[in-house]
Amino acid sequence: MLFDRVVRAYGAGEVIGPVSLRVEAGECVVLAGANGVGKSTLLRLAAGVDHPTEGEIAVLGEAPRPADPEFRRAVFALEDVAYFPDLSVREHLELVAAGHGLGDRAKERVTETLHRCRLADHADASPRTLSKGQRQLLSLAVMLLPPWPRLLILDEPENHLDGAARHWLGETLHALKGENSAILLATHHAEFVDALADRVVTLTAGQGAEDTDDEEEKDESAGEGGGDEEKPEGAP
Ligand SMILES: Nc1ncnc2c1ncn2[C@@H]1O[C@H](COP(=O)(O)OP(=O)(O)OP(=O)(O)O)[C@@H](O)[C@H]1O
Repeated sequence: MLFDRVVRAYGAGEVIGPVSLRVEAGECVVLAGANGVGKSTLLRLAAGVDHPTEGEIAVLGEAPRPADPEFRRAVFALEDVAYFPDLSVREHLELVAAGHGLGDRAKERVTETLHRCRLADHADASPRTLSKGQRQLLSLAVMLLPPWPRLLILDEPENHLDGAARHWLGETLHALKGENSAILLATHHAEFVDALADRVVTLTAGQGAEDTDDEEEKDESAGEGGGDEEKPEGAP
């Protein structure tokens, strides 16, 4: 995944960027910075649900295509699940699994995912009756349904999770990285940064950020940086 001098401007002169960064297969890049600096905005741009004012974004070699089922199978963007009042937790996941084309394997995959996400005891409940943490686990469960998410776009996935669930999530993301998934992550959870980040791109209000590609340096600064980046081979 590649951001090339991406800018998102809102009315009244509010500008996020320019930001250049890349995330290759098997890498985790963390977006850091104060509240309101633009992390969620950049993640929405990566997912293709918002569009840059300037610059280019390539995900799996092309501009993000959130309406394309193949793109959605390969790119998981964490968002709240839209709840249908008459469907259970299990049925919601079965619907997503069907959408991913899992066919006959959907039921088995959902059962396995419910166990992995600690939701097995709530499989027949309505999502509306879940706690905030359990609802966050349901949103995260969607990430584990496709056989191989090649890119994960995660905005504060630790929200509402207790210590045990955060630990599970950290291990799960580590395992996905090990399977060559790329991760673009905004988090305020220092343990995730320590355990997962290959690089940290820190955004600063009124300045851009450049991912300087120094793999040993976790805390990369904003607003400075070298020249243009080359498109890496095999980058999601
Ligand atoms: N649709 C929009 N219209 C106008 N301004 C917006 C819009 N979306 C975001 N912004 C503004 O862009 C800025 C960046 O917001 P964003 O949510 O990306 O920050 P963030 O770094 O994710 O913050 P936090 O850490 O609090 O989640 C904010 O000032 C916000 O008000």
